[in-house]
Amino acid sequence: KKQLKYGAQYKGKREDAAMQKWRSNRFGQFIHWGLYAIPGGEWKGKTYPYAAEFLKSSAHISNATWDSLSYKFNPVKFDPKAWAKMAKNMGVKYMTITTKHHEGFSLWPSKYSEFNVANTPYKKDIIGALVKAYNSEGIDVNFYYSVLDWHHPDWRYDIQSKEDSIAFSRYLNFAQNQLRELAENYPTVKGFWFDGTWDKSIKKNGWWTLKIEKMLKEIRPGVVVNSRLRADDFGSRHFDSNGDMMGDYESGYERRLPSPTDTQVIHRDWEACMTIPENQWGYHKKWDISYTKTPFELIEMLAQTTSLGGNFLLNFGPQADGMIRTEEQQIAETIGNWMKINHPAIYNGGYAKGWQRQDWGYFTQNEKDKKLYAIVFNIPISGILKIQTPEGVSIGKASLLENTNSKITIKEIAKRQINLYLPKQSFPAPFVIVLDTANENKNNYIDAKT
Ligand SMILES: COc1ccc([C@@H]2N[C@@H](C)[C@@H](O)[C@H]2O)cc1
Repeated sequence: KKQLKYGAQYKGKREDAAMQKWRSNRFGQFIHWGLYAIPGGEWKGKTYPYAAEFLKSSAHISNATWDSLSYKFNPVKFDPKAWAKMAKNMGVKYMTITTKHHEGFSLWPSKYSEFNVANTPYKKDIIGALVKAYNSEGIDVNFYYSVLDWHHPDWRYDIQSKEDSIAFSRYLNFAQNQLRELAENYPTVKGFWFDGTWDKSIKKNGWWTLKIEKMLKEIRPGVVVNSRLRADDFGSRHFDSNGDMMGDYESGYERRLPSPTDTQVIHRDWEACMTIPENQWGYHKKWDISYTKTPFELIEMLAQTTSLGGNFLLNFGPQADGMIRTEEQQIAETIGNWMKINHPAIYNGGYAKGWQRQDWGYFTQNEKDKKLYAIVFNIPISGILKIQTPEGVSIGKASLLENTNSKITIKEIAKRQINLYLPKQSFPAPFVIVLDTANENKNNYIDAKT
């Protein structure tokens, strides 16, 4: 074990109320909005297939040219209440908004940089409007903040000279000031989601990442900080040089999930963030420039994440005019219709210890109602769902969540082996079975002697 000054500050999961709320939320909306929504992946008549929020680099656009987009930023159709309503209907319990992405443009009237929304034709405080609208829908708001900043003259990718270290310490102070400003000016903020912390300059300044975590938690007790902010004394990120996770939850699952049987993730809090297109976080004019995930695929990711005790953060990339594109609206509505019926399997849901993952779907254990839920995506040809029960536990009753007086026949076929016989009906969408478990007292099976 190395002696670390800037490593993990505690071990195990936070169990305070703020973290329990963060964990119970389970389903969140990511929003990537910035100047990049204006060109939307196209530049001088050419379409770039890469992530739209990276257009500046993929099209080799100069800072001066890119920054002048701020004079065109005027989302006249922006209606934060409509966004919040859509999010509420989709069933998210939290939202994470890009306050500043790699381009360095701040969506709030920051005192520390002119490059912000106040100096655009739009003028108004977008962050403030979104916090107000989402909070009034009962949705928690977290702030995404990119430490990497293409605009700021003092940003450095590495520290290779005295000049670099002098400039970069100015940059770190700038970023600290902006983060303090965000934590102080928006007191209901529930979390900070850091990105852009993979470069050597940050790895060589792990001390700053701990200082930021401590500052935010001092200003906003309970605030939740992702592991991606943190680098330790030796530049180890997310997990310190002793293998202990830094920050409050692991945020390395980006556009990927742990395998359904990768149960080591259950020992810590974690969140997966996901795009609907293959790799667009910001708005791209061509929706189908890549594969776009169907609602059922996204619902299955939400179920899989919940079954492994993680949060699922689904991304939306609003248009430059402030509208959410219709493809995203439709997906939000379909997911919302599913959540209206099946949310008990998700909210307060988590890993169902001892319940073997089956290929027909996922188990989640609701820590509030203590019920066990089976979320079914693949119905076997037999119509029989096989279940392996934990030692000493049996299933008393099973019914469809959407129709609790639909009895599902249960048969114990061997030691800890249960068959669930699905009702003869069509299942046009993924569905949930509520399982009432009971302690098994009898044991009428013998193990073979071999
Ligand atoms: C391949 O390198 C990157 C770097 C940054 C990202 C950013 N992280 C996501 C959460 C988005 O903000 C994306 O722009 C993605 C890929």
